[in-house]
Amino acid sequence: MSELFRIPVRAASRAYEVLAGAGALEAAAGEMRQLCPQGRAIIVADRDALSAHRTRLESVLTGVGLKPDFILLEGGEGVKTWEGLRIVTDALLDREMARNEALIAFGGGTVGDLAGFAASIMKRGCGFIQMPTTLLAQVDSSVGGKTGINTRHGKNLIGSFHQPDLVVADSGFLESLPRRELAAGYAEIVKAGLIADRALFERLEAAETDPLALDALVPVIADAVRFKARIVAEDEREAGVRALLNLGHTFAHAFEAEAEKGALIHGEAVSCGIVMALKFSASLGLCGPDAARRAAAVLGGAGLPVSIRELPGGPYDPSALTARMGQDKKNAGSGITLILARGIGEAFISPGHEPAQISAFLAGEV
Ligand SMILES: NC(=O)c1ccc[n+]([C@@H]2O[C@H](COP(=O)([O-])OP(=O)(O)OC[C@H]3O[C@@H](n4cnc5c(N)ncnc54)[C@H](O)[C@@H]3O)[C@@H](O)[C@H]2O)c1
Ligand SMILES: O=C(O)C(=O)C[C@@H](O)[C@H](O)[C@H](O)COP(=O)(O)O
Ligand SMILES: [Zn+2]
Repeated sequence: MSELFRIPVRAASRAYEVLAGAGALEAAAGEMRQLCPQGRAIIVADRDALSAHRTRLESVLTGVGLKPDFILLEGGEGVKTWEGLRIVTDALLDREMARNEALIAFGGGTVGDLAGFAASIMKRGCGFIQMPTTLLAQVDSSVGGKTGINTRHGKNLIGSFHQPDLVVADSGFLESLPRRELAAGYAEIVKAGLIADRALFERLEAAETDPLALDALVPVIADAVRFKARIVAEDEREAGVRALLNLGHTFAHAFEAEAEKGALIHGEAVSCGIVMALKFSASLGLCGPDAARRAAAVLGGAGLPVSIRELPGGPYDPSALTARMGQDKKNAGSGITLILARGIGEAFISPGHEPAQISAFLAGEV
């Protein structure tokens, strides 16, 4: 499969393109040159992703007259910290980076979220190019401009909205990605279908071959990006409909904050969180038990955890999880805001849930 997709993202603050598929890197090189007018490409790079793709990346950049200058980081949640932010911003200031230069993030969602946050505050905002190297980053985190870090209070609680100028989602980067990480990205694709794209979900459900095979994934990546682009164009700063992209995340971020350090990855937390949101919806009579069962079959089919008992990083305590959910950014006024569903492809925003009711529900799941 050698298709290349160009997907426009028309966010209110900035319009840009996502180049997705085979050869996206080569196709984007000319535009990258324009976004880096000083002839250097300052790249915050995930060490593992770079070691797998350095030769090709350097050759394409130097081919258009850009001199690569790498700031190397270990990928993973450990980098999305105040210390990670200090390291990146210091490195940019050491290089006397100018505001008209674009910072390039080469890595997964952790490196992209951190580098994007650094770009948003560097001299009050410099350019930014996302070059996502994980499936999760290609279908979700590189698009839409959410950036940020974690603190001891929880996931993504400090951050900004800062749209990239360009997203280069080359499917060749995924060839070196471990299967566990491919599955994690698949969770965010399934999420898109469950929120409001029933046809996408049913296509995933009907697939008879390995859902994580790269050839089959490329058009699905494009579908997921188009879906997210539509929502971001409608509501860039999450005043309303964008909150739907948080399906499963109120639970997921609580799992991540409570997990044993380094044991749980975001997509796995999202997979289990989605099933929890659908089961909770069913417990309130909003939908039948079938939605959670079907979602669990598709997610579990990709090797993802679909229950708290099988979630890495436990055991999880229902009251501690509920307290974490009380810190969620979607909450306004009293109670906890959840994204619930009336069925497959019918998610909606549901505010004001009693912590005691959520805790009792979780107690039945641990
Ligand atoms: N900003 C958003 O809209 C948004 C959306 C979804 C998720 N996120 C955030 O994204 C993060 C998760 O991102 P992720 O799943 O990409 O994880 P990640 O960045 O931790 O990358 C996963 C692992 O894969 C390695 N890796 C990356 N690319 C590789 C490659 N091509 N080959 C081999 N190894 C490679 C990394 O070193 C890391 O160990 C979470 O922090 C989550 O909160 C943000
Ligand atoms: O882009 C969005 O909006 C999302 O909610 C996408 C999520 O998959 C992603 O994990 C995001 O970082 C969560 O946002 P947050 O605002 O809950 O931190
Ligand atoms: Zn997510």
